[in-house]
Formats: sequence, structure tokens, C-alpha cells
Amino acid sequence: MSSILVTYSSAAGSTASIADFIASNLRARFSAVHGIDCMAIEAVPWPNSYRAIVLGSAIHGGAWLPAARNFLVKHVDDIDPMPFYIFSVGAPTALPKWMKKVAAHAHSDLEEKEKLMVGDAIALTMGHPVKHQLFNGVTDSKGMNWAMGIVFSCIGAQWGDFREWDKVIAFSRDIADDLQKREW
Ligand SMILES: Cc1cc2nc3c(=O)[nH]c(=O)nc-3n(C[C@H](O)[C@H](O)[C@H](O)COP(=O)(O)O)c2cc1C
Repeated sequence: MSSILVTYSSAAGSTASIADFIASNLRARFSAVHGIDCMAIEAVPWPNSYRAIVLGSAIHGGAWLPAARNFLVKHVDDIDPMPFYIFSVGAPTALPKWMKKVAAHAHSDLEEKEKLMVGDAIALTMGHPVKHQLFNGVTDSKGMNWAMGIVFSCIGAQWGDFREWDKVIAFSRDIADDLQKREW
């Protein structure tokens, strides 16, 4: 029976790829004792059949995608007793230098600021997870409508793959260590 669920809401695929990688890292640590399922949030049958959940979402406009937010609202009671870890995938690294400077003026660390903003939105729907990690994803004109694409280019933001696999490995290791500490 599977006991860890890694689930995600992804618009253009980079959050899905990070979730897959987290699941394979957890399999490397736990496959002898626990099954690990990884699937899109829409495919999750009922989360209370799991013993721990890792949930991730892409960030659009400073917030999680609606499917991920709705999942939290709908399943708050199922998730509540479980070890619960979340990650958000945005693209703060892709922003132009001048925007980073403006943001840094209000806060010393742009990534930390964005994480807090998303974290606050999540805290409105439920209690705090054990851990929340923000990752950079991929900026690709295919993931945006033409108007957004033009705005993105005009402000001087960068297109590219900013995924930080080392950070994903460290996050997976922290989750595995925390689960092991709980001796479940
Ligand atoms: C419409 C739109 C809005 C976005 N808004 C933000 C944002 O507010 N903050 C951020 O860091 N990244 C933002 N991004 C960048 C995405 O979060 C990033 O490209 C991420 O990798 C997308 O994940 P996905 O490939 O799983 O959809 C936005 C992207 C799009 C297309």
C-alpha cells in the first residue's frame, strides 16, 4: 500500500517535474517500507488513505493555482493529522535586476518575501505545514498568453530554465529525515 503522496498543480509542467523528482528521491530512501505515489492534484482519489503528503503548486500572480488552493480547503481535515510538506514554484530569479532591487528595498531577500506571501495565503486556508520551500521553475513563452509574454519581455525578465535540482534534493532529504524522526 502507498503511504506517501506527492501531488501538484502545474500549468506548464515544471512543478510536475519537480514533484516527480521529489518522489524519486523519497523512493530511494523509503521504497523498501513505503510506497510513494506521485500524481496531479486532479487525479488524487482521497488523500486520507495516505500517511504523509507533499503538495506543490506553481505560483501565478503571487498565489497558488486554484486547484491547489481548493484541495487545501476541501481536505483540511484529512491533511490535519498528517506530516504535511509544501513547495511553491515561481520564477523570482527570472525577474530583471531593477525589479529585484525595488523588491529588495522593501525586503532583504526577494525569494523569502515571495515565500512569505504565498505562505500567508496558505495559512488563511489551514494551519502551517511542517516545511515550505520555494523553488524557481521555468519561464517559457508557451506557458503564457501573448499579452503576458509581451509584458514579461518588456519589463526585461528572462526566459529560461531556473530549476535548482540541488535545492530539490535537499528539500527531499529534509522531508525524509523528518519522517524518519517521527518513526512512523
Ligand atoms: C500567468 C503567470 C503568472 C505568474 N506569476 C508569477 C508570480 O507571481 N511569481 C512568480 O515567482 N512566478 C510567477 N510566474 C512564473 C511561474 O510560476 C513559473 O514559470 C513556474 O515555473 C510555472 O510552473 P509550471 O511550469 O508548473 O506551471 C507566473 C507565470 C505565469 C504564466
